[in-house]
Amino acid sequence: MGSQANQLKSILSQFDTISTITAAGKVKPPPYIHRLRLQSRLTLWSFLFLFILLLFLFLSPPYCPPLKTHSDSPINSGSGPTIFGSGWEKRVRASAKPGTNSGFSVLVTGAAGFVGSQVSLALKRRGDGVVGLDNYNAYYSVGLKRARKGLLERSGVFIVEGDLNDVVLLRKLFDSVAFTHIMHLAAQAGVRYAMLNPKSYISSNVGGFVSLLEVAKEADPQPIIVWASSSSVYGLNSKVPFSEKDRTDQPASLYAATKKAGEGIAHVYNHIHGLSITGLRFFTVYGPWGRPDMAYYFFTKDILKGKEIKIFEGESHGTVARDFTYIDDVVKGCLAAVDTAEKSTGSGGRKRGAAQYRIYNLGNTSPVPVGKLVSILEKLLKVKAKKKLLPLPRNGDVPFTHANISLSQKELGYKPTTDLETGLKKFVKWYMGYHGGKKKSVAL
Ligand SMILES: O=C(O)[C@H]1O[C@H](OP(=O)(O)OP(=O)(O)OC[C@H]2O[C@@H](n3ccc(=O)[nH]c3=O)[C@H](O)[C@@H]2O)[C@H](O)[C@@H](O)[C@@H]1O
Repeated sequence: MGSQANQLKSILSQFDTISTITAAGKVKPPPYIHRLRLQSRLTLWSFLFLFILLLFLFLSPPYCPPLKTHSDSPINSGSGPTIFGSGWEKRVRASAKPGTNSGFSVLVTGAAGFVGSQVSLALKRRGDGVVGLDNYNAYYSVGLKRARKGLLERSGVFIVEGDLNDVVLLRKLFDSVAFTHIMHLAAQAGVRYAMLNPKSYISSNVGGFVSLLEVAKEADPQPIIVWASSSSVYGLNSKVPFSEKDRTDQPASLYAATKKAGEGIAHVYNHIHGLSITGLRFFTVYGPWGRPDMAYYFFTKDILKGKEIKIFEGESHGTVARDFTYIDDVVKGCLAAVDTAEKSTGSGGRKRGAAQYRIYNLGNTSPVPVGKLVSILEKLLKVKAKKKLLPLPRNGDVPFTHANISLSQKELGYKPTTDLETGLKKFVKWYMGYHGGKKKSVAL
């Protein structure tokens, strides 16, 4: 046994001088063999851990962001889905309740926007029930949008804070109220901004519109839809004044293209699902509570500040003109569209007969050059503007707009009554009150 142990010892010593043989003849591996074993065990466990981790990653469902919370009351249970509390539903129902027996229940999208807020107030004033929807995006001053919200709330109109693309919220609204109409005025507006943020136009004006129509088509009863298209759909059309029958296949901006797409989408939902749809092509709407991204508004701000303003010119110093339309005239046109619309014919997504599909121009029929707009502002503000004339940039602007309103006059009884000077006077008065005129710093 002893000689065997000695033999083994001498064999092993050829390989590893550190190996030891115990007295009992057992080979005791060197310390580095322990380390090797430990390392291989660790590697094995690491592989196993990595494998389990990868398996978990592959098998777990894709990340879904938590449903948005709808402030203004639904109860949010933390990061999970929104729970619409009974308080929220009560507010929605109370706001939607018409004040008169013959009143409608109207969902106004973009209710904290310029046209949306004024249409909501007008509907409420005459006895319709109104629920607003707005996402308060930061395209322009959220403070102004909140101020408009304040106006609406004081008149008893509740604005739900949420996005058009939030289908859960839209369905919940229709589960809570049998809206007779949707006045769809939410949109990504502005012609020139489309150069900076093209996707926002697709998301609001195409995606958001489709979300709304999807929910509307399923509703029972289906609501009547009245929505804001735009004079910009006439694009590079050179035949004036622009008539609803004129070509609209040459948009000059992505904004115009999304509004034109909206008209096509509206036609599809009318044709397949029986939704009654009226599109209104607004022509450069202006007035009190207006949009700070529009020229008349920021010209006023800049003239008061003594800042230079840029006035665009057409080819060979030609004038650039707009058929500026006063807000109250447009509001009357919107209400007339609501009142003359026929009911939708479908239910539960199924069409039961041909439904009404209409498009109208809501313009002023008297285009005014931008230079003239500036001179009216100079007169009203009693300040000389620092003007810089520039060629019309290639950023989506068209050289002129001019509405033919014979169709809206005939079928809606639409008749604009406010000329640009009268309208701007009202705007400037409001502006001075809201922004504090020259004395306070102008915060937009
Ligand atoms: O009617 C419409 O469909 C469109 O009217 C406006 O678009 P726009 O007419 O371009 O209104 P502004 O941005 O206020 O521009 C008015 C005029 O001032 C001109 N302008 C604008 C900015 C500027 O710095 N200088 C200047 O001369 C424009 O070229 C345009 O002729 C709205 O912004 C759009 O959302 C709306 O859909």
